[in-house]
Amino acid sequence: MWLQMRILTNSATNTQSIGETTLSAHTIAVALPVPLKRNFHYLSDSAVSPGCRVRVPFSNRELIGTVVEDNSTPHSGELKAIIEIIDEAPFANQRWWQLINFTASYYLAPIGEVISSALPKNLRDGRPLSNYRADWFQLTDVNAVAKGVQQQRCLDALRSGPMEWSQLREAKVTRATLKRLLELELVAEYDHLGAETPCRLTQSPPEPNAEQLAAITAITQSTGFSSWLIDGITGSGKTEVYLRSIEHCLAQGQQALVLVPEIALTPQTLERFSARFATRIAVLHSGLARGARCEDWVSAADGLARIIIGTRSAIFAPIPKLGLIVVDEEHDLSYKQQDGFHYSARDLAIVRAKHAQCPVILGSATPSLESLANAERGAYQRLELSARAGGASSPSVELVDIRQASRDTGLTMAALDSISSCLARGEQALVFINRRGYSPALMCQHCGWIADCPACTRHFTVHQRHQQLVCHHCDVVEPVTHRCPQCFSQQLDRVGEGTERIEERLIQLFPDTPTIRIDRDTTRSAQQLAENLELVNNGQPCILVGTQMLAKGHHFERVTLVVVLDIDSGLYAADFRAPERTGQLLTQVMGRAGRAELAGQVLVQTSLPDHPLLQSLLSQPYRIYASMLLAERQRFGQPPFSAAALLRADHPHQHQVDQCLSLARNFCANAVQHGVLQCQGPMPAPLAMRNGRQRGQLWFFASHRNKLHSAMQALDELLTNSKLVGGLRWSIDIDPQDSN
Ligand SMILES: Nc1ncnc2c1ncn2[C@@H]1O[C@H](COP(=O)(O)OP(=O)(O)OP(=O)(O)O)[C@@H](O)[C@H]1O
Ligand SMILES: [Zn+2]
Repeated sequence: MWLQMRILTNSATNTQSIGETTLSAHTIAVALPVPLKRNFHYLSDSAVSPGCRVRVPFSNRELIGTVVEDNSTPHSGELKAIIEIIDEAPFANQRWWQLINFTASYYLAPIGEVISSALPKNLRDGRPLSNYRADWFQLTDVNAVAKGVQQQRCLDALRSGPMEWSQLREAKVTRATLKRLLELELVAEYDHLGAETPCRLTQSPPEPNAEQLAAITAITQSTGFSSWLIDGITGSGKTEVYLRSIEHCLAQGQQALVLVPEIALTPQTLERFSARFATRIAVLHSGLARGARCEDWVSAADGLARIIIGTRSAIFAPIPKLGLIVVDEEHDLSYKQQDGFHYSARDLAIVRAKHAQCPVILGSATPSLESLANAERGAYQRLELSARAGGASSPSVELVDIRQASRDTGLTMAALDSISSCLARGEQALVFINRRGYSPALMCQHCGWIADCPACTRHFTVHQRHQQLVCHHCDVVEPVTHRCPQCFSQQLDRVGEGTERIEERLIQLFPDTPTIRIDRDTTRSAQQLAENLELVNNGQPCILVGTQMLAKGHHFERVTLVVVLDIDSGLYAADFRAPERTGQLLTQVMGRAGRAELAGQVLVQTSLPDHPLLQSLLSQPYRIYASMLLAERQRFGQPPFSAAALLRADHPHQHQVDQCLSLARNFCANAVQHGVLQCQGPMPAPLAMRNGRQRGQLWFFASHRNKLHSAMQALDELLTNSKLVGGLRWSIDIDPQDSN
């Protein structure tokens, strides 16, 4: 049988494209970005190295895939020919494949999807890597003399070594001059791949204190794989330890990967790193323009970028000369991917370092219980930084009982007085409230009706500026109603406070001082965030209002007062991880106060001043608080003292969800009976309905990770092959971090 195939005009391979002919000698296995856990087979005229992208026909469209194997045994049936080979050579090495394969198998994900999340959009779309490689130039003859000042300027610039076009432009060379010199053959293109990018120190670093020095020495003297947990209080100078370790890594001619939890932290990190090192630094996160992100990704893959700073998905960047991985704020939830396949970039950092036989540093002032347990059992080596660096002292902390205090828009008089005096001293204050929007509910004074999202089991949040009711769970937006739909009263109250309302009130109370709000609504663009941070960093008195975005890693020298408005919800939460999260958040936000010479003060407003968790958190270092939580987890056999997985399912109808979860539960019944697995559920998710879909879940625990993993693999296969009702979505989350 002959298949009708597209005739190609610009195929790099000259594929004859006539279906399953015997002319094509190679059967290649290709990973495609589809949710199927298998490879797809195609024919190719010429050999294609594994690791090259190809364009292939797939049902009635074209997809970009990555070759996994050449001359593999065909799957079954008749094979179609590939359309185009995109890469001449693989874009990544064997170790990268090791990481991708590990990820796919550990997180039960299709390999094509893992590769997809590793590639930036334009490369996923099949654009050639060469589009994102800069042109480099060099002298053909070091003694060459040119005509005219312009040409001479170019030759002089190149005397120190090959340069990229952008560097030449900075040296005031024009395109026309360069073109002329290329014609004269005084300058030639330079093949920069495989060449060393120079790297030099541009700043004399501060003298490390004794603890920093001990950490730096331990890390830089280690050989091969080693994993380090830097448990250093806020402001203790963890970054200095990273910088010195990176310096050592660069001196060996290697590349360093630095993960940060939030896009918002990349500018600060980039600034500190580029102040220290004159070398090529790649930045990888989703807030960048597509082209720029590809350029940086390719420069990492080519080994040219010596430092790679990025958020979660940067863990998948090809880095051929990887010599060090740093995971800053390792406890942060954002390292765990919540949609698609649920990988943890922090955990993969350990795996990747093992493959690369290099050190990995996890750093935090509030390490996760997982990492603390790993340090305790000797899997990680713990390094402690117990004092603030550079002479700063820890802030004083005071609880303000809101049950007895009168409040103005959620702010007690004690808080307002402290803000006034802070500003009067010419310093900056930070007000933390982990809730964006104006108020978390719109309620009728008469009948008690509350505006709820029609698609979720949650209240709408009022956003005053845009006069909108917004659901923070499904992003449904409705205009603010002015009349109760139940009793027609026009007396609707905005109940409670969010960042927008606090901002509004602070502007009224302190009209002469800028109030800067930092939350997801005010920082949609990186530009806007940068401008806001710039305002803070110029040191003028100001009030910062923000969510947890502000609590993470920022170093604001002139913030001396931190006011915490709503920590209580975290103390009430039922999730077994809530005490850990609350402790981390509070410790981190308090840690923004008094980080330089000026002393810091923290006010925590609460209606639960005697709550044992709060008491224990504030009366002793986080480390001791954490060891108390660890003891409790151990007592109940919860992670990290057991391995966990979470099956989630959702569908518009509850009984379909129940059916899927019961199927899973029954499937595991045997393992449960034999004590290999523990099962909890089926139960509704904490957010039981989202976007009109009922959500249920089933928890699995096991004392052995391997046993849990094989059970989940089998379950995954079962569900994949079961004829589940159309529209049912399910996923298995290995090592879940979020119970929602
Ligand atoms: N040895 C040192 N001598 C003087 N100053 C130092 C030293 N080490 C670090 N610093 C300074 O101390 C400040 C705090 O350091 P850094 O931001 O690295 O803290 P951190 O441990 O990362 O804190 P956090 O966990 O709160 O983000 C910075 O301004 C840094 O330049
Ligand atoms: Zn909703």
